[in-house]
Amino acid sequence: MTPAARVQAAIEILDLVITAARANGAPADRLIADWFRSRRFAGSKDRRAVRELAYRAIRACGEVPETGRTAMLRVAAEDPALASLFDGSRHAPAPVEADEPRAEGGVAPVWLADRLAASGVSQADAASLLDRAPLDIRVNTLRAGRVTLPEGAERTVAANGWRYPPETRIEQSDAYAMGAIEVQDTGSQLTCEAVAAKPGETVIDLCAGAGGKTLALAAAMENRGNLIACDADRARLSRLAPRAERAGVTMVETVLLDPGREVEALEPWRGKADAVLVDAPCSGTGTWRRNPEARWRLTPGQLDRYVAIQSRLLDVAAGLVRPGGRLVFVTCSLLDEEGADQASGFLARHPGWRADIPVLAAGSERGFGLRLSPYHDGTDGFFVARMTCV
Ligand SMILES: C[S@@+](CC[C@H](N)C(=O)[O-])C[C@H]1O[C@@H](n2cnc3c(N)ncnc32)[C@H](O)[C@@H]1O
Repeated sequence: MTPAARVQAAIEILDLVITAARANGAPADRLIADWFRSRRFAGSKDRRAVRELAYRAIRACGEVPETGRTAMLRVAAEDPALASLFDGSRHAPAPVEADEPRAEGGVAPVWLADRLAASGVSQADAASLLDRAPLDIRVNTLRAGRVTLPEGAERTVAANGWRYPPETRIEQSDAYAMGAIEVQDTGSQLTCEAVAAKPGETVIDLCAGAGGKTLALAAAMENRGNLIACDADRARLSRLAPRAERAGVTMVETVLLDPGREVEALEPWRGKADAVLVDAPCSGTGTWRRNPEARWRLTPGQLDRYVAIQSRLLDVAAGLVRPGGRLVFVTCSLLDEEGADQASGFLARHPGWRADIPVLAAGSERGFGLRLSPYHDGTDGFFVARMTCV
């Protein structure tokens, strides 16, 4: 493909991403993969370049752009070499008209940028949410010692964390194939450390998804004790078993939950857990480095629904913790609605609990918890609070 044809391809892909963002359709990564599946003429360099261009445009536009072309013109406005490729030649984008509209720049849609600012997120902090994320891994201590790590890693502040450059193909390494490493952001690893799960304990991962954090908890527990992984999404939870097998985790029991009826399903563990992790569904503002188009999808109404489910799940979790046990609340968001306000709301609703702010190797105190961010900590954005049942 010529450079100009790559730009036109990125514009076509952006049109699909924009439509999907408006209709809650497929994520950008999947749309890009599908687009290339039906265009076998594109080589690996073409794919990489087109993907890069599409993501540059997604990151550059705060509001949802009208079209892929307006989004690409926003990038071209700052890049004369790119602008010169709008020349109307074969497979190239049409020449730019004198008063042709360009998409708005900015970090996020205005309402969302305002909410971030109200949560004490500086402009630099917010902008770094759109940086390219490095590739972080966690050494799986259940399998460690069997293989050496691929070259190029640097230690992170997480107990078993290492960092590689973003383009590293870690999945092709022996260490990955043998389950000795897991891809997991440093911030995510630190939130698991906040649980302080120990061998022999009973720990519930209430929103386990496909088990990213469950596997870290199992390693901390040295595969001994009771680890119950729950989720309301059958497909996600079903991805946990093969991952656990690869990681040598044999201690996990899974429980599929029916939203609104979690308490009944978890009756056997009422008041029995040493620790409950609530890695709650959230807006994901802290993960825009990985899926920047997510900021085009979020609406105030969706955010309200996340906030409501978070506080409901916190109340469900409280009933599972034994006296003296701990409840760890995590969201991958920098918004106070999904962080500090949830922790203070929980403590106000449950007078028998006290905050026990975790001491981690990164993060800054925010209300009754800690906030991690790409700008300050080089991690995805997270909020983590730990509460103890007294
Ligand atoms: C942030 S994700 C969890 C990610 C996971 N812990 C990990 O580390 O990979 C939130 C999860 O909450 C789940 N969820 C939504 N509603 C739920 C409910 N009522 N009970 C339990 N899980 C729920 C979602 O299906 C989703 O998997």
